[in-house]
Amino acid sequence: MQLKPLGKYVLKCPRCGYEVEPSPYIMRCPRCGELLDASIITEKIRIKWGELRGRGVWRYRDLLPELKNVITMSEGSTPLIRLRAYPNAYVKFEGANPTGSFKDRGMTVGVSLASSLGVRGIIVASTGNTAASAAAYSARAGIECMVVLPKGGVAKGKLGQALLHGARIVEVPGTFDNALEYVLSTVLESGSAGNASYYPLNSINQWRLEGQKTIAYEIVEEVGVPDYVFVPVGNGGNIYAIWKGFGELMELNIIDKMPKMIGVQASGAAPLVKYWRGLGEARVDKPSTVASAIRIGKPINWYRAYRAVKYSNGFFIDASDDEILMTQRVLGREGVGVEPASAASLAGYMKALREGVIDPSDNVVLIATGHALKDPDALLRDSVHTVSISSIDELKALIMGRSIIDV
Ligand SMILES: Cc1ncc(COP(=O)(O)O)c(C=O)c1O
Ligand SMILES: N[C@@H](CCOP(=O)(O)O)C(=O)O
Repeated sequence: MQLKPLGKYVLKCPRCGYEVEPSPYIMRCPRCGELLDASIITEKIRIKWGELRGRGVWRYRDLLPELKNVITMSEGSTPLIRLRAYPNAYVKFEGANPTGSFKDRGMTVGVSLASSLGVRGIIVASTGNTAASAAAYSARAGIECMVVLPKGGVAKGKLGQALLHGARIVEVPGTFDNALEYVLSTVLESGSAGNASYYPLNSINQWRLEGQKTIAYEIVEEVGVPDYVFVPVGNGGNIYAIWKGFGELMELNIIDKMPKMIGVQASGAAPLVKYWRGLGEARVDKPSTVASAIRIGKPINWYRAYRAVKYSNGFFIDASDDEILMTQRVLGREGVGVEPASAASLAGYMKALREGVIDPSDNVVLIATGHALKDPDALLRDSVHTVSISSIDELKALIMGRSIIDV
């Protein structure tokens, strides 16, 4: 593949400043090993913000790689829902994507690139959503997909999706961190995926993240720049991608301020909160939380996520499993069904309000990353209150508010 499809980019190392020609295969800085930024060259961008056409991720094609084969299922253009309980808070409901999570925004770009490269297939490690999305998009592209999962660590809905879409499923002992190590050690040599027949599409891949940055573009088009954006953080790719999206609109003079990026982690899997508080490296050895999607102890994008939060003047905050499950119900009672990891953004927002770190008058967007149906076990954790009846009269009595014992 010629470099033209990536011609509007330069790969830049955020650590040592080294610059590399854009390539689908190079992900780490050849000099210091840091993950590279795919920086757009502003002078090469011709975008008329007020005249965008189409919907979803590819509405912003002027700010994305120009690929030969575009594998799309109309991902993106997700609803922004104002909360009754918190009128200055909007939920960006990523559960409305084709496979039920924000990963589809990344996979449409990543799998389009893989398909344009003509590779045999793609490979990902996953806590479930990346696997579901990779499986679906590779099925559409007609290429193979291998997913490497932590055995017993993936919610049923996501596992079912990977199966449904025909992925080869490999389970490994340990956590997601171990699964990612298997994948990266197999397909990345010195930060390059040059010889791999399975193209790696975890968030280490900067081209996949280009799709995810469109969350920022959609927010700006719909409500302008909020004061804060709350994002659940696991491997750290998404908060970085969203921050990058806002940053590009600043560079292009489309917006004139940045939102503060707030990273929310589950208390039992909070390496970035730990690092933010100056309590050591951004890693924990035994991540543990009910929110399996963010049960990650060694976020590969930790430096990307850290930069997003630090340079936007935001902060990291944690939420306990009880808080996460409680906020999942709060959203549920507003009609918004999210999986536990996604409820972390509201849990973080409520905690920040309680602690007085932010004000109820601030405008916030909470990224709700995945759909409730992904993790049915989490929905059925509490005892299920149902009423069993066996006659129409009993139902009538219930509707009239009478006890069915009186019938
Ligand atoms: C539902 C859900 N929320 C949040 C995250 C965290 O995103 P990231 O790993 O990009 O930080 C993930 C995956 O990691 C996820 O599947
Ligand atoms: N939650 C993620 C885990 C990491 O995937 P990434 O490639 O986005 O870092 C998942 O769904 O697997």
